[in-house]
Amino acid sequence: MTTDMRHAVVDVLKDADAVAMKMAELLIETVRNKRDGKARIALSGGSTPKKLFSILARPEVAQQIDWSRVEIFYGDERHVPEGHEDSNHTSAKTLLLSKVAIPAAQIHPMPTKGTAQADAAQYQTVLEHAYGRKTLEAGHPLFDIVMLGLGTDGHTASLFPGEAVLQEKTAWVGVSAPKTAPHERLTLTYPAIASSKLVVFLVTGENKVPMLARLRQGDGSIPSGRIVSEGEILILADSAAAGEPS
Ligand SMILES: O=C1O[C@H](COP(=O)(O)O)[C@@H](O)[C@H](O)[C@H]1O
Repeated sequence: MTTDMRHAVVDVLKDADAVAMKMAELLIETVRNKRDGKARIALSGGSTPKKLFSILARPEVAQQIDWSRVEIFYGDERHVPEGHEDSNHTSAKTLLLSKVAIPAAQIHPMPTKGTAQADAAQYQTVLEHAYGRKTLEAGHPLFDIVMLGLGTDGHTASLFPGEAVLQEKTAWVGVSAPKTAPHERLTLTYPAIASSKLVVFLVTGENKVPMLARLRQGDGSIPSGRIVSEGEILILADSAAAGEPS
């Protein structure tokens, strides 16, 4: 089974807090139900997941997850040093990962110390090690959950309009250099995202109305509209982004 955006399940919730809470519940359930090995979770970057990170760090929520059974990866990263205000890993670490009992060896930030191309290749090696194979195999998803956001230009992860990485069919990690956003980026590619049990888009705020409408139609002219998963795709949107009354 492969799911494309036209077959995504859409859940419209009251507000951004409700979206973050629902995502927290999904993560709790995923780790709890994971039978073999650790749950491999790819976090999204940007501003939207910050509420989720803060919710997961609350002691009463954090204790519902056995963090020793979680491996954290990233869907994308700004190619900036750790500690930079635009670093996705720094944001996740500050708000969440430094506050929960996850072993450091199970946190896999995208490297940003070499050239972007070399760092992308290095992250592929990290993923191959976690996956235990060098080739993606249907029925054996790389990720339990890939979290994604939605840019106002239709990008997701760092799959930006017009970038060569959109054509990548083999590598799991690529590079983009968007003209419309700061910093070179590392990003999971379409094939890596597709190797997932569940892809979840978190979309909040009324500035996302036009792109969310196109995403829901599976508009292939925007990068996010071309996401597929060998599992399921869920869009968690707030009423503002869905253009509905709250
Ligand atoms: O999937 C993603 O989407 C965002 C858009 O982010 P937001 O700041 O509007 O929440 C993107 O830039 C981010 O890095 C990515 O993981």
